Amino acid sequence: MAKMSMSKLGSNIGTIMFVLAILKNWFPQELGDIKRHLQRLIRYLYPYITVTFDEYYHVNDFVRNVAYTAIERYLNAHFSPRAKGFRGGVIGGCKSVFLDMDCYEEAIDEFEGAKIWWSSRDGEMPCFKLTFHRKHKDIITQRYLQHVVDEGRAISIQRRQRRLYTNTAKATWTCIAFDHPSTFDTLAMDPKKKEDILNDLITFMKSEYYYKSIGKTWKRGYLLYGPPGTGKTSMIAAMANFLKYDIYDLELTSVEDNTTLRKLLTHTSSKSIIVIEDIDCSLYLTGQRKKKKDEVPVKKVDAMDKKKKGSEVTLSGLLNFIDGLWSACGSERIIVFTTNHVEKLDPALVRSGRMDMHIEMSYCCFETFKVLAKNYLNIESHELFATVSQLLEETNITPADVAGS
Ligand SMILES: Nc1ncnc2c1ncn2[C@@H]1O[C@H](COP(=O)(O)OP(=O)(O)OP(=O)(O)O)[C@@H](O)[C@H]1O
Repeated sequence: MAKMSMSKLGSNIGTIMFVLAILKNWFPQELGDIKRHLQRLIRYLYPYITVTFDEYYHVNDFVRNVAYTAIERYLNAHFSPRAKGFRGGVIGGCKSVFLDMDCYEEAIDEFEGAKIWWSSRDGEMPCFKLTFHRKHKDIITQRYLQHVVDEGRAISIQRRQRRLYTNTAKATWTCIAFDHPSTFDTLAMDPKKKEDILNDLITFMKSEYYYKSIGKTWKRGYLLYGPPGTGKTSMIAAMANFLKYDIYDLELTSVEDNTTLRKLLTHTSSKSIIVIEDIDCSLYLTGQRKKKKDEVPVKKVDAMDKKKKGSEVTLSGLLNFIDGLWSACGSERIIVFTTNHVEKLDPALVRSGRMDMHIEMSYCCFETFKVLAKNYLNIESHELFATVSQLLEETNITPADVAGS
């Protein structure tokens, strides 16, 4: 009904304008005034408001309007079933294909009892146009638009190609597409432990308000320890895949000093996992934190690196990196340390509050073998698991040994 009355009103206005244009030839002066008054009256009587979202902020601008992208995602998610033309794309290193509506004929949305008309314009300056009755102005401007942008952004995050970053000698990050196949389903470990970790991650993701309310930066630390080949790296990849976060793989031994470390930290994004693997090999382990003046710098332990100048990063610099003032320059971040020798780590580094959850990755047992057998052999025989797990308990076989054989 409203759509019909809108188009009727539009055609009436068109007719009036046409008649006015003809009469203007006969009475140019007088009609000019009448036209102005009429336009004012029409503006006053026209009950609809239109808002336009251009694809780019300005003509010749390369910065895409973030609201435009969010609206595009929102409309696709809600109205694509009725569309006839699609544009295709891939997410996550060619794993899944998505289809976007190619062109929107028109979409009608409803929100808190308000009707909203969406239309789009293609061409040189593509845009989305939104029309609504002026009596719903508050609903639309104060809540609906925010709802559209939030939902659109959430969809963008789901689709985003995630990245794996590493630090360069020039104290910057370089990245490639992150496409590790490990998930919590393929990860072989004690099911109860796995469930605890998953619940912890879910709670973390939902805790923005909690962290704010207690005055803490929204971040969490995990220490993964255990013998080589027990799945520490696989666990990090599974976490990133589950949370849909980027990974910053920090090679601490190539960080020059504390200032560089701080700079690297400020250049990481939110929704990311910062990883320092084999932390015991990166740090010169004192067992105790030294006083500032005789702090021991991080040393490169690799014989090849001995000739080079060692990193000047100190333990205190690393502690500040984790939870000093500068660590508050981002949010929703996870820090993961891995080590094969947990006993060698400085207690200050792994105390709760810094490393909130300590996770032991261990040798194969019945439960881990079950997952590995399913992953690699597609076998689900209980008798076989029982026999093999008995053998496994007498030896120290890692999941990597099983995977490799
Ligand atoms: N718990 C596990 N679940 C599934 N696969 C595993 C597990 N542990 C190891 N693997 C397999 O072994 C390979 C090596 O494991 P991974 O690199 O995750 O171990 P790690 O503990 O990080 O080893 P390191 O301490 O030597 O870095 C993985 O690519 C995977 O195929």
